[in-house]
Amino acid sequence: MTTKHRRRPRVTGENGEAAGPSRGAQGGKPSLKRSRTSGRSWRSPLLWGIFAVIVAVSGIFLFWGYPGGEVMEVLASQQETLRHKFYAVPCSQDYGNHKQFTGCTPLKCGRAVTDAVITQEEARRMLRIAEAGLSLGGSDGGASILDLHSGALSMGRNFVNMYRYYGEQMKEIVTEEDFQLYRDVRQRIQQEITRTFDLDAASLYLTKPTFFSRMNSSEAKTTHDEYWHPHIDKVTYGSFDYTSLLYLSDYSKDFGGGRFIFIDEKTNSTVEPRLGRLSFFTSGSENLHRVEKVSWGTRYAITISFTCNPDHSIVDPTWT
Ligand SMILES: O=C(O)CCC(=O)C(=O)O
Ligand SMILES: [Fe+2]
Repeated sequence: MTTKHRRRPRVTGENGEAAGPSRGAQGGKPSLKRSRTSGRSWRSPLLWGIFAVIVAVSGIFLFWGYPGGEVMEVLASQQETLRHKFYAVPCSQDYGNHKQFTGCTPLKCGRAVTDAVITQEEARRMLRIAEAGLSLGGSDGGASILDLHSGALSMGRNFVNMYRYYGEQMKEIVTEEDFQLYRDVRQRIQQEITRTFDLDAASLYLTKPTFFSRMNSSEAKTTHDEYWHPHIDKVTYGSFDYTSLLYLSDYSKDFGGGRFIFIDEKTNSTVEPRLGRLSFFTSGSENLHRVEKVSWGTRYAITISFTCNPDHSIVDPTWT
């Protein structure tokens, strides 16, 4: 609490003038009448009750944050290094509307965040791939993607196939070692998901799209730039059962805004991006989420997702 709150309340008179010992109309002796009244209100239990409620509510908002009118809990702060944080949520009915795969279709749902699966050095190398690839194109608006599998690269208001557009030149931008790194990272993420959700390792497959993303505060030019809408990955991408996000830059150092937000009934919870931070979750409506608008700087991440349906599986990208 600041000293401001401790200051004696200023009681004002009917016309808004500060109340204090008032003087008679003729400038005679000061009358104590008004000051006695203010003394009584100062000691009033009702006023103290209201004051206590205001202080308590401000405390709650200070603790949870109060951006944009939402009550926020921090699931993973940028400053902390997390080994493995898991937050269970009841599974939605969504999985029942799809074909079931034993050993894979989520029976246990939730969200996990860990800084211990991908090293900072690996994340830095992944960031270099993203920066180099995206430097060849980029959206006119605030969100650009680069998909190593399909070759999709944001370009102005559209996408191009960078492998076709740049041909052999691409081999200087994305090397075989980069693809090797991507495979290692993807494998380790997949193992972590398998372990966390008790899955049969052979029944979980990589699926599309997987993409690097670059977000900034530029004004959106097309709907592809509007990355901030609440959504359910299983609905948006169809094949996803488990979504993973690997962050390649740091919240509040490299960019402002841009926090990942799980939207729940009563409170929302945020994951603050951090270089090398892995966040993964079941992709159904139990994990409705959005990304805050980036207010300054540039935010990089990669989305790598998995499916239980072998018909939707894809293989790792490679030059060979
Ligand atoms: O970049 C993020 O934090 C999340 C992006 C996202 O929600 C998505 O790609 O579906
Ligand atoms: Fe998403």
